[in-house]
Order: sequence, then C-alpha cells, then structure tokens
Amino acid sequence: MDQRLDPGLSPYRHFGRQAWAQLREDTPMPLRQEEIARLQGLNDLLSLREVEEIYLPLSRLLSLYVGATQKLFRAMSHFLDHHSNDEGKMPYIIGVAGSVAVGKSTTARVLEALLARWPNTPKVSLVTTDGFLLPNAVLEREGLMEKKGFPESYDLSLLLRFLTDIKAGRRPVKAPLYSHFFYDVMPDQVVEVDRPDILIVEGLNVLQTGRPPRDGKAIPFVSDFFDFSVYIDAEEDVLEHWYVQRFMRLRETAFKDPLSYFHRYSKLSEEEARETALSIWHRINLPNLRENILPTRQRADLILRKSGDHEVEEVQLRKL
Ligand SMILES: Nc1ncnc2c1ncn2[C@@H]1O[C@H](COP(=O)(O)OP(=O)(O)O)[C@@H](O)[C@H]1O
Ligand SMILES: CC(C)(COP(=O)(O)O)[C@@H](O)C(=O)NCCC(=O)O
Repeated sequence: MDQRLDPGLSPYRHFGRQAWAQLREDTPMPLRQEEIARLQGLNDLLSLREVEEIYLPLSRLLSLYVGATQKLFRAMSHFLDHHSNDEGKMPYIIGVAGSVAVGKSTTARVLEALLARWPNTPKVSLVTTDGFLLPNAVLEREGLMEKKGFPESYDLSLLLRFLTDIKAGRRPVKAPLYSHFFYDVMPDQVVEVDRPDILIVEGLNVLQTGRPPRDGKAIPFVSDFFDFSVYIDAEEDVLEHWYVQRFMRLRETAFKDPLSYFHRYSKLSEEEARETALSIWHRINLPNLRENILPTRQRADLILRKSGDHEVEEVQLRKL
C-alpha cells in the first residue's frame, strides 16, 4: 500500500520541507563554512541551507533520542545494581540505508560532524558496510562479481559479530575497510572503533532481514543492533542520473590513476563511459534497489525523501 495515499493509516508522521526545517528551533549552527566545504569531499553541491534546514533538525531530534536512551540505560544498570561494562555506557547505533548513489556517505558524514558538536561533545564513529563485502577473489570464485552489493555478496556473520562486540562494550573493535579506488576489500587495513558514544553504520544492506536460517537457529538482523535508522529515498530515474553523474566525475579524477580498478574507463569516449555507467546501473544497482533495498524502506525510523537536486522535500518520522 502506498502510504502517501492514506496518511491516516501511515505509521509515519509526514513533514514537508518547511515544517521540518522549523523543528530546528534555536539549535545553533555548529559548523563553519570551511568545515562544510571539507565534508563535501566529492560533493560540491551540498549547501549550507540544506544542512541548516534538514540535517540540523535531525541532529536535534537525535540528541533527544540519545539522551533518553542513555538515561534508560543508566536507570536499568541501577535497577540491576551493576554496570554491564566498566564505564556504564552503551554505544548508540544509527543505521543509514538507501540505494547506491542516493547520498548515504554524504548524509552519514554530515551527521557525524553535527553530532560530534553537541554541547556534551560525544565521541562519534562511522563505519560503512562495504568493508564487510566478500573480497573480489571470493566473489569471482563464486560467480558473484555482478552481484556486488546484493545480500549474498556480504560476510553477514562478520558484520553481526562486529555489532555484537560494539554493543558488548569491547574495545577496540576492528572493522574491515573497502576501497572504491581498488574496488575491493583492503586485506591489511582496518578501522578501529573504540567505545564511541554514537556509532553510525552506513550501507545498502543495513535494514535487510536476511534469509531464513537453514538449521532453524535464529540469527539476529543487523537492524536489531540499531537504536535509530534512516532510509534515504529518491525516484529511480533520479538515482540513475546521480549514479552516472558520479561515474563521469570519477572518470575525470580517480579513474585517471593507472592503479585505479576502473582506469580502463578513463580512456573511453564520453559517450562510451556514459553507456558503461548506465549498463552497470541497470545490470547491478537498479535490480538490487528493487529486489533488496527498497523493500526495507518501511523498516526505517525516519525516511528522507530527496528531489532531483538532492534537496530533501519530505521527511517521514515513525510514530512512537
Ligand atoms: N546532500 C547532497 N547534496 C548534494 N549532492 C549530494 C548530496 N548527497 C550526495 N550527493 C551527491 O550524490 C552522489 C552520491 O552520493 P554518495 O554520498 O556518494 O552516495 P552513496 O554513499 O549513497 O553511494 C555524489 O556525487 C554526491 O556528491
Ligand atoms: C560497494 C557498493 C556495493 C556499496 O556498498 P555499501 O557501502 O552500501 O555497503 C557499491 O558502491 C558498488 O560498488 N556496487 C556494485 C556496482 C557498481 O560498481 O556500482
């Protein structure tokens, strides 16, 4: 059922852009223009207005959720008369999901910067699930190179173990690292996550429920570890455009390096490169969106719906 047709039945509260922007109230803008410029990275389009009107209200909302969860955790520790770990704190985990090229990395990086500047300066870490992809050698052996990003291309057990260790308060916990430049997992590189107050976990697959276990043993979902989740949404034709646009930009930059996995694409004519990007989109990323990513949208606590210029036009917040 399309929730838009019957808002009364929707499990979400719907906000237009202006209504959402007002929820910022008097939250001060903690980022200076230079810091925003640094965040943009590849992305020279992210505007100060977008950060102020969309991401600051979200940061304000999250500060309420995190504060309430921490209070509950302390109350529970007191009730049980013990602390589940020596510092009596449990990392608050935020999942960020959505299609390839919808802007997950950008959103996650903006949130990381905003959250870290709350008055109590929490420690915020960011992990992307591409590090948990199976290495190319394994994907090739199993005939899965055309399925990169599909559920079967990830080492789900490793991701679940990582999240279990984080929630158990172990320190430091290591996450594997993926390189878009080499198009592969980096065997000798890891990201260390050392008892953050908040961990952002970003990836296509973070709201997926996985396949039912064959041996009857229940395994948790990745999202069981989340305290809050965000799904970033946009129409298919818009996503295709962003994917091709990013590919064409990379062709002018990273692909020019002979060590880059996609170096061969830098030698194609503009038209051939565009066709290559469209072909990858239609062979891999669009079917993955339809089969595995979009069906998870309704599991998110918050949905950010973007228009063609990356501006968020509607926000849906799950009713409590
Ligand atoms: N809020 C935004 N404003 C403007 N451009 C954006 C925004 N978010 C993402 N983009 C652009 O869209 C493309 C995909 O973004 P990215 O964050 O790399 O997506 P993902 O991590 O979902 O694959 C990039 O070219 C990026 O510059
Ligand atoms: C690495 C990705 C699967 C994204 O992974 P994520 O960080 O969302 O877990 C994706 O960017 C990708 O490479 N897809 C395969 C097709 C392509 O080259 O675009």
